[in-house]
Amino acid sequence: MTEPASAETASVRNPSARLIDGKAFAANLTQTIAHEVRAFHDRHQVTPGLAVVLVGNDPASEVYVRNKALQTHRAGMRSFMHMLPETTSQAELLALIGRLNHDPEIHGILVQLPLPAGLDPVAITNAIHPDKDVDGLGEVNAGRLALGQPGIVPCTPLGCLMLLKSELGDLRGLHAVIIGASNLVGRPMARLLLAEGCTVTVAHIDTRDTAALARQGDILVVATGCHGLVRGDWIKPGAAVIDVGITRISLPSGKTRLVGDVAFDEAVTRAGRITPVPGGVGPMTIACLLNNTLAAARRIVGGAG
Ligand SMILES: Nc1nc2c(c(=O)[nH]1)N[C@@H](CN(C=O)c1ccc(C(=O)N[C@@H](CCC(=O)O)C(=O)O)cc1)CN2
Repeated sequence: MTEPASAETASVRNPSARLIDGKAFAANLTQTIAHEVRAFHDRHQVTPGLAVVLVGNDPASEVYVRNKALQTHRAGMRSFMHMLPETTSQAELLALIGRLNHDPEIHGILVQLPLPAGLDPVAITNAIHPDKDVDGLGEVNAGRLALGQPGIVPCTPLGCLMLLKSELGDLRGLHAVIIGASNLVGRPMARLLLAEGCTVTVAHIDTRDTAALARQGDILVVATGCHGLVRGDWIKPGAAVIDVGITRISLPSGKTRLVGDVAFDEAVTRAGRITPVPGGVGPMTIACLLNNTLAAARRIVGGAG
């Protein structure tokens, strides 16, 4: 008699994982935020304002900040763009942040990363007032997250968590493996998943046998910036895979393509669910920025609505 297939062997045979549609999720979230922005304005006669600061001419950053401004307008909020030359000094940037901190029309401030060499990202993110730090990267908000206290949560890990909860529901007891320990994604992601009751393993540049650790993850979050790093056989059959990496590669045809940190064609035959690149985590980053800006405006204006 043939043994019934276990959940594991069944999912190994599963030819294709379910795609996690971050683009659609983000569009819905943005629509909800737009509705709440109108209600907030009706109640307080205040429109939430977001200031985005870009220093230099990094082409990818230019695309991201343009999209941030576009989505901010779509959500009914005010967008204030500050495009500064590569030669901007630390003192000039700190002076701008000081003015934005005191500007009552601005409820959220972010400085696009990476910054040009010579500017200290830690000093600069810490100069943003914690109530307006909608990226959640300053030491006050990072400390609150580390201590499990309420605060502003970084946009990309917040977006990943929203996707995971909508796909899997209760995360309690699941083993989450995070590859990458950056302050932007890996570390805050670990703290968020710990708060959800996951057992969390963080692999980083010095980790030995990252593949063996990855294979233990019911949830695998990959944020390394190293495209194609995670191969199909790194993935536990049936796992939920969240690919945060976005790299533009050149093809032999001369065209370019965006790819993630996970070898998608291999992973899709092993994972239970997976985010695509593009259209997965990226759009969630911007939707969560709008979410954080509205939340900041609510706190600053002092009302609940
Ligand atoms: N201050 C910050 N700097 C950076 C952050 C951040 O959260 N705060 N994250 C990344 C870049 N980023 C937002 O700033 C970002 C990256 C990607 C996307 C996105 O929507 N990607 C699309 C593809 C877009 C394209 O065509 O290039 C997708 O994945 O579908 C949005 C925001 C580093 N810096």
